[in-house]
Amino acid sequence: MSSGELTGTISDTVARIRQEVCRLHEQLTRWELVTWTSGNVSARVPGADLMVIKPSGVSYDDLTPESMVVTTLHGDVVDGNHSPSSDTDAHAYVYRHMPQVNGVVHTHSPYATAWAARDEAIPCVLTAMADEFGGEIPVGPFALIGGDDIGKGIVATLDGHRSPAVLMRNHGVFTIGASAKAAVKAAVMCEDVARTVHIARTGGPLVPIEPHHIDALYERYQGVYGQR
Ligand SMILES: O=C(CO)[C@@H](O)[C@H](O)COP(=O)(O)O
Repeated sequence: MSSGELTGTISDTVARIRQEVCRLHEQLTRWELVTWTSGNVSARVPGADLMVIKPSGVSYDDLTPESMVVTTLHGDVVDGNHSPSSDTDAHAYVYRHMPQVNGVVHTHSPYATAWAARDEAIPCVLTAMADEFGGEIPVGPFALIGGDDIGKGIVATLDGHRSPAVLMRNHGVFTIGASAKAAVKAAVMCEDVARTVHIARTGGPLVPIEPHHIDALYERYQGVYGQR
């Protein structure tokens, strides 16, 4: 498939996902998760082996639905006038290997990235962490940018883990979700708990939550909390 060949239902779906992905980038700046152009959101296109991702190195203020890039799940551009994010291969690898994932986010949010720089998982010492992450937020391996290595590290770390966030060592945060919005939420929550746990540790030892309490909190938040 080449640029401009998206037709019919897929074309309408892609137009909707372009808008969604573009708008979700506003949340990265709103919550101060990114500096300059250093983060990205993507979403899987339902019903097709495609994804929509941010263009590389374009200011968040200048992003438009039209500037989003449509690629295959191997990172090949099929629609768009810009080069896709440098993390395209990482996002694509996640979509290929985690069929339940429909959204991926990358940030360099400062407190969470500081934990990644120390190669240190964030321990589960807050009810908000148990709620959203179901335990610690793990660290993934160091990987160079471009190619499949970041994606392999994300999948190897998060597969079978309840956390939708991984701190990629010496790099930053990658989150996954059943939707792109859910992945953005996980990125927001990840930075929030990274900051609080960091501050807590400067005042004294951290107090872990017992595993059975983590389970109870996670089940309540994931199954009961909010509007059903
Ligand atoms: O982590 C990095 C670079 O260190 C990348 O994730 C970029 O900061 C984001 O780049 P684009 O999405 O604009 O290509």
